[in-house]
Amino acid sequence: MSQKETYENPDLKKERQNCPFNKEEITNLLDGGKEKTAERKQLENYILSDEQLKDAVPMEYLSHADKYAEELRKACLLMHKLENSPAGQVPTLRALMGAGLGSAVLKEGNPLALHYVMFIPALMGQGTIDQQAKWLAKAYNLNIIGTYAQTELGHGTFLRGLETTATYDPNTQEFVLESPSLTAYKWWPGSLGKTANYAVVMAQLYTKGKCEGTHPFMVQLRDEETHEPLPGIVIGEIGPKLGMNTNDNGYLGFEKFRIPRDQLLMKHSQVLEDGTYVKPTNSKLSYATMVFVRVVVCQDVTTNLRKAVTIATRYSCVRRQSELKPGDREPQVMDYQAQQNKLLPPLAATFAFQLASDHLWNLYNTANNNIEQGDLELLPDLHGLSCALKALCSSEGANFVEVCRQSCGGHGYMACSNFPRIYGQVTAAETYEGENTVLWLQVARYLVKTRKEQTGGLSVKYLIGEEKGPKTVDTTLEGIVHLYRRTAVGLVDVAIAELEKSGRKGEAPHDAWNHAAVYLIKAAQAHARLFVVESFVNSLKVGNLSAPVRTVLSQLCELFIIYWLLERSGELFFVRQFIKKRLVTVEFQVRTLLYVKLLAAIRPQAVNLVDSFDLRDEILASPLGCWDGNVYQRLFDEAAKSPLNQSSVHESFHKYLKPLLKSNL
Ligand SMILES: CCCCCCCCCC/C=C\CCCC(=O)SCCNC(=O)CCNC(=O)[C@H](O)C(C)(C)COP(=O)(O)OP(=O)(O)OC[C@H]1O[C@@H](n2cnc3c(N)ncnc32)[C@H](O)[C@@H]1OP(=O)(O)O
Ligand SMILES: Cc1cc2nc3c(=O)[nH]c(=O)nc-3n(C[C@H](O)[C@H](O)[C@H](O)COP(=O)(O)OP(=O)(O)OC[C@H]3O[C@@H](n4cnc5c(N)ncnc54)[C@H](O)[C@@H]3O)c2cc1C
Repeated sequence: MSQKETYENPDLKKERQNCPFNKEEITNLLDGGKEKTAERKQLENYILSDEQLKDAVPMEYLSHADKYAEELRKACLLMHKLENSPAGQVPTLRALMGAGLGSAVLKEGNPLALHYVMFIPALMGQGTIDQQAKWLAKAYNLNIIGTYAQTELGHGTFLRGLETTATYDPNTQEFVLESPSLTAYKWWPGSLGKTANYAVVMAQLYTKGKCEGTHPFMVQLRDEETHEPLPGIVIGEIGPKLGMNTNDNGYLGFEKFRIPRDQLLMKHSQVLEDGTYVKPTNSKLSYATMVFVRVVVCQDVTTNLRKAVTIATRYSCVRRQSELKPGDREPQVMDYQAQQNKLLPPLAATFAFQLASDHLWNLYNTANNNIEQGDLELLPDLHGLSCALKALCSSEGANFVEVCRQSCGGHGYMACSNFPRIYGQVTAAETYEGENTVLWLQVARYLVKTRKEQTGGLSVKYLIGEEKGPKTVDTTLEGIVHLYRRTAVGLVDVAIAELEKSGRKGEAPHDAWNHAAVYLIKAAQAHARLFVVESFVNSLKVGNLSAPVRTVLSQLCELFIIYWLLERSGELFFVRQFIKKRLVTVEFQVRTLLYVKLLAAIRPQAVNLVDSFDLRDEILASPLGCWDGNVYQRLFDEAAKSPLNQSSVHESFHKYLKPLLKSNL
């Protein structure tokens, strides 16, 4: 392990004895190879050994402004360290922006995250070669710091409804940016409040008196020297949020603010000097930055879930409570089947989500390369799958993190448990980069279209042609995946039938769509789940795994796909043929039995499995989840840091409580 402590909780020690598989093999698998593991460890040592990056006091005790200042100090220090990073700049940046190593230093969000996660990708994806030459080096060298300003006070989802205008003036060859109302103010962009001095701004482009839709513009917001907002720019921070409080989300208004013509990012569409508009090959290419973030968010949410599961699993093996067998010692709470039922599905989910996210990442890279060559064929599949997995991983991830918190009882409710912060991050991902319900409906649109037109990308091939596979109960893993597939197809057909029913009643297509939303969302979710379980099953067929690792991963895979089936059993009832053939009843009886057996089979390996995530204590940042299991001492040490414990009697006693007590005499 990366940390060897002198103390090790005896229960955890026992859990770690006789591990039947090589933990390092799983670590390497998750890192993407032995070399990558070595590189990650070296990077962690480099960053986490720096005393200046450690918190003097827990963040919870700082004011909103002090929290921001402190995190900005550390974020800047991290950027200085980039230059000499043993892992190279790009891998280091990736590690520092996300929920892994970065979160060990910047616990409530990185004030520079948007610069790297959206501003630079937007320049790369939307800027011409010349524009990239002008801005990219400056951005990489941190001569300028940017964000991505799209959402407004009045509109986040419906991008066609954005109100900010950029009107071309051919006389001066400039665009005039304007916020025509309060609801037109940009509202939410991360790093916008105090950190960024530039932004890629999405605005409605007007030229020759015509609106050409939303387009990306490169806009300077603040003076590069003084950091004061430029004349015509109104800017500020939006205030405290449920989580991510040091991402300094901000607002931004434009008062007839002029920028040169060549600050329209013109890779896909152009405005010529005389104001002539040149259309893109596909109007959705300006949405590409969002697609990139949806892809990386799947990976990020999975890392956060791994943290939550590690904390809850280790704690559950240290915590002893109640009585299992009368007269016996209190058991580890992990020995209750009810606790295994809480924690083993999220443990399995971390593998399922990672494998699906890896698939999505590969698709993104292929599609992106093709798009660079002018081939847009993979774009619909990429859009459909990135929406599906972003929505699935974030919504299931947030639910699982909450279950992990609950599984730690009262101590899970402490801020120092780190659950509030982890939950704050994961639930944010349910909303940002496309609100999940809205994304489910985008997925449904793609599924309905594919099923009706009998053409679509790889992820939806199962919707094309006749259904293949067994029609009766088949207890193999393949059999159950087929059940998922039949459910997914069945739910799309149910949704289409619903749309057609409304059509026959004379409803307009948009009304029919609205009235079928419940079915459409169910179909989209079943599709996403099918993709995840197929990825899990298929990944185990290939790959160079040792027999013990394959065994434990197969158990997790089977547990997970049965768990989802039982959880979502209601959806099977929508598919009429399942009920007709009594498939549902038989399936449930067989599966429940197997699920319970799998809980017992995986239970002894739970700690070994989370150990193989190889998450350092600094990354877990929780007294409940530390490697040594010294939970109670660490909780006491955390309590000692409370400002209320710095004196035996707080001054407020004399000010308020004492007079009150006297008045009662
Ligand atoms: C490096 C590792 C680090 C990881 C760190 C991660 C952590 C990062 C921390 C950062 C924190 C926060 C960042 C958050 C940033 C933001 O939130 S930015 C703002 C994001 N906003 C949104 O996502 C808005 C959501 N809305 C939309 O996307 C669209 O408006 C919507 C798709 C809902 C609708 O758009 P319309 O224009 O109205 O389109 P439709 O009419 O519905 O569809 C028309 C056709 O277009 C296709 N389409 C739609 N979108 C895309 C797309 N992106 N790509 C390709 N195609 C698209 C759609 O399928 C329709 O096709 P059809 O006509 O059916 O063929
Ligand atoms: C932490 C955080 C960081 C963010 N960072 C950025 C950033 O850096 N840059 C940026 O530009 N933006 C950012 N955002 C904004 C974010 O992208 C939007 O909040 C998000 O896209 C949702 O849009 P909305 O707020 O308008 O929600 P709304 O669309 O108003 O959603 C409200 C409700 O209406 C429902 N709804 C809306 N439309 C439909 C529909 N067509 N069909 C059915 N139901 C519908 C939704 O499902 C939801 O239940 C951030 C948000 C958060 C929370």
